[in-house]
Amino acid sequence: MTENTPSTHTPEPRQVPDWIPAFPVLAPDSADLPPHHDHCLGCGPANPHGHQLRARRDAHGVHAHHRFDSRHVGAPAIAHGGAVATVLDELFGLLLYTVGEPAVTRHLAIDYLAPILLDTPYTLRAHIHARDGRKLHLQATIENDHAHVITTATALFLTVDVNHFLTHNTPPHTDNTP
Ligand SMILES: CCCCCCCC/C=C\CCCCCCCC(=O)SCCNC(=O)CCNC(=O)[C@H](O)C(C)(C)COP(=O)(O)OP(=O)(O)OC[C@H]1O[C@@H](n2cnc3c(N)ncnc32)[C@H](O)[C@@H]1OP(=O)(O)O
Repeated sequence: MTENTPSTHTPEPRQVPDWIPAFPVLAPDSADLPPHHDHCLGCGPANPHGHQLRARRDAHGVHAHHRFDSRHVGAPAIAHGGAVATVLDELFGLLLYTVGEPAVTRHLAIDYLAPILLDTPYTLRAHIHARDGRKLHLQATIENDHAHVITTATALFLTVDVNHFLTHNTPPHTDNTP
């Protein structure tokens, strides 16, 4: 087949991963929410590079108790802002257990009000501020052990069909011409 011959290869349909249909809407008094899947960067117990975040539902949304460690260092003794963003994104991902539909991050905004120290306990909370069709407007905070809010975050998650996870979507406005 020459470079210009159109490909007639039809890719094998990918199977729906077990972890997608397995997501239930969990009761507010549930124990730790299950990880999205074992290797998830934010919550997977089998990912040695991950944050292994554990969260629970509560009356408002979800909360978690979490410590960053030396793997997440930015400035000495301070958590890297990207690591903090990962954990907040993950907390929002776990908040989806209150929604019952798959959704993904479209927009994430964070105010780092004070440094987050390594090996220090923090409480993270997230809730759904509003829903408008597919748009989930989410809010989160990180508090230190004096109940001072030191990080705030907002996110827009958009609900997606399961096919989102089965196809590699091309961005709608990508122009690859040189
Ligand atoms: C029973 C099930 C229960 C729960 C299930 C849980 C499932 C768990 C899922 C996953 C677990 C994995 C672990 C989670 C980890 C944490 C989450 C992540 O890190 S996710 C990865 C990072 N995110 C991406 O990779 C997305 C990449 N982006 C996309 O694929 C697309 O952009 C997508 C699908 C998000 C949206 O594309 P479009 O084409 O469908 O949507 P358009 O038309 O562009 O926008 C829809 C509406 O939103 C508005 N919109 C878009 N951006 C906006 C913005 N910044 N502000 C306000 N509105 C905005 C638009 O104006 C439009 O509004 P109008 O419908 O016209 O009213």
